[in-house]
Amino acid sequence: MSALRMTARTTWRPGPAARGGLLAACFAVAFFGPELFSEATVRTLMMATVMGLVALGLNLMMGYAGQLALGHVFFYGAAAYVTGILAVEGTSTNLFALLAAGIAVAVLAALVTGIPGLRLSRWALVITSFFLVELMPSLVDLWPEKTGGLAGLVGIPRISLGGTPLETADLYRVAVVLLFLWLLFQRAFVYSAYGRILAVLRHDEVQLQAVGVSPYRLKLVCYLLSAVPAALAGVMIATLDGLVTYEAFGFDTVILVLAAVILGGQRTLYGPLLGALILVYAQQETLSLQNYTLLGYGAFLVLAAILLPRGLVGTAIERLPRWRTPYLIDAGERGERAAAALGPEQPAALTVCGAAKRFGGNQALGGVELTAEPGAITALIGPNGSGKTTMLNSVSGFARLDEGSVTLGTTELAGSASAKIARSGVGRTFQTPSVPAGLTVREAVSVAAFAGRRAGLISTVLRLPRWRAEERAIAARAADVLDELGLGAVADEQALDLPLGRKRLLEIARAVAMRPALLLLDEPASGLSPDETERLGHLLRRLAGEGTTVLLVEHNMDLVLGNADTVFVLASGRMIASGPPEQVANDPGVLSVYLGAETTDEDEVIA
Ligand SMILES: Nc1ncnc2c1ncn2[C@@H]1O[C@H](COP(=O)(O)OP(=O)(O)OP(=O)(O)O)[C@@H](O)[C@H]1O
Repeated sequence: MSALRMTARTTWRPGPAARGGLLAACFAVAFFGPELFSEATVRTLMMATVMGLVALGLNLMMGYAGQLALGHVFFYGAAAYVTGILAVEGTSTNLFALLAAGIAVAVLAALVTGIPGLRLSRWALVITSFFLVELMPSLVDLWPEKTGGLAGLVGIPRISLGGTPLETADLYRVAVVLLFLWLLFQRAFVYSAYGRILAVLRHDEVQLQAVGVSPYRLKLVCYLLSAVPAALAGVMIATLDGLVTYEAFGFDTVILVLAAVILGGQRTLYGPLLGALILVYAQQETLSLQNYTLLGYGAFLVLAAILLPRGLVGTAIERLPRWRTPYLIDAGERGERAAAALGPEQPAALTVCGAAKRFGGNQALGGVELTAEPGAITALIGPNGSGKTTMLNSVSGFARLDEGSVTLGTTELAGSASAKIARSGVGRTFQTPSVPAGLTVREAVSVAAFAGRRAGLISTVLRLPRWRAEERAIAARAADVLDELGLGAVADEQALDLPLGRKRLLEIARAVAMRPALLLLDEPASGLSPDETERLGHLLRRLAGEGTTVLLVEHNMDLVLGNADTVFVLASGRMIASGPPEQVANDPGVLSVYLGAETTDEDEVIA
């Protein structure tokens, strides 16, 4: 009996019902706040709700997308001013109309600042968003007849619902409902294919492009979405006291929101809310020390960052890993699920003509010709520095050719962006494997399917059947590739914890899970055990059998000579030989240039 209880205790993991129940309980307590708490407490809760919404927006951008942006307080202010102006001028006090107007203005401001800010550099967004906050008083002062100028906009009537102006308690309840609706949206968003791909964005933009996703577009989508909760907060705050002043949207608020995210825990769903609650409560309790507010928030920010780098909620989740929400639907046991197809939907040949690439005075590629056929493994070998990686980079768009063309089937690839090339059916691995933090092996492989998914944002957050079917298909494909490479047993371990050789296998699995028409592998066997190398050879043969065009750059001659159908040999950027493995292995030019200058004994060289 006690053994049974022990098992139950050690394996219990909170399912969706337990998580949902906890969230519903928190919602109920917050919603019935006016019945449960004093008026002053409800006001504190209202302010925490509003600041929590802004902090949730900041966390989506800073925590989940990994981009520091300070503009959310401006979006919050812009929505508040628009709400105030529309209400004062009598255009509308209707809740839904004001929410629509507030969101539209905030998203427009995010679009106008996000496009240049995200296009330029990492710091450009910080600067443009910082500039926005700085701009607020000047903007307000430009139209004093509408905004009330620096004195503030006063006499704003209450928001109405069904024609009835909302009492303070009801306004608070509406804010709580909006907060929970946003939380449900954000939870569905971050625990989905979007969350997995954001982990890659935070980690390495090159990897993101390699799976066909444009970092710029992904960041812009996040920035626009992150403006929405800030706008909800702005609409709610505008009519609470019937007053809007630019001072409420200055640097004190920026620091408060930033501190709330850091203290509560970046990249946690509920952390920013907890941080906002603590800081707003502390602020209300120390009103007499108002002059020191900024100093206080700053101190909180520094202390939290040093003592609790993962924040309160982040630290708690670290200690209770079973509460970590999984990203992926289970694919089922191997015996139960149908074998996933790994080959491409449309096989295509690779043709490289006259490829030339120069780095300063160094001619890395000098007019190279190469073809790789579907259903075959083509190897590209050559001594160090002969131009093999440059060739793979040129095909996959990570390097731009000076001259020449690269076609896959009938599609010209040269000159296109790497993410677009990946979407055209080119999967690749890199010499140095790089795996994102925070994802399991299975999840890290499944990011391969992001660019090709058909379920959009709405299907994803509403968990519609189309999304469910796609997630199952992704999970099945990931599981199949992992089994092929002998990683099935570690599928649920953290990808970052794998040893180097297995990280390389993971990267191969991810590229294969894209079902690319052309698979480019850059020294995939380096660091693998003989057993793992054999499995890799087996997988490559299976892929070729299913119609994939495999281009393999490799120094491991067992893998090359044992599996390749055709071998191309590069030396100093020029193709010096090509043909079946046994012909290339006996080519005297290859033996002297590549395989070992003075010896011509083939057996010795191959050994
Ligand atoms: N980004 C770059 N900037 C300058 N030179 C480069 C760059 N990338 C490659 N090169 C040079 O181009 C030549 C070809 O390099 P490349 O990495 O393609 O060779 P490789 O055959 O892949 O070598 P290895 O087997 O060591 O990986 C080398 O002389 C290298 O120094």
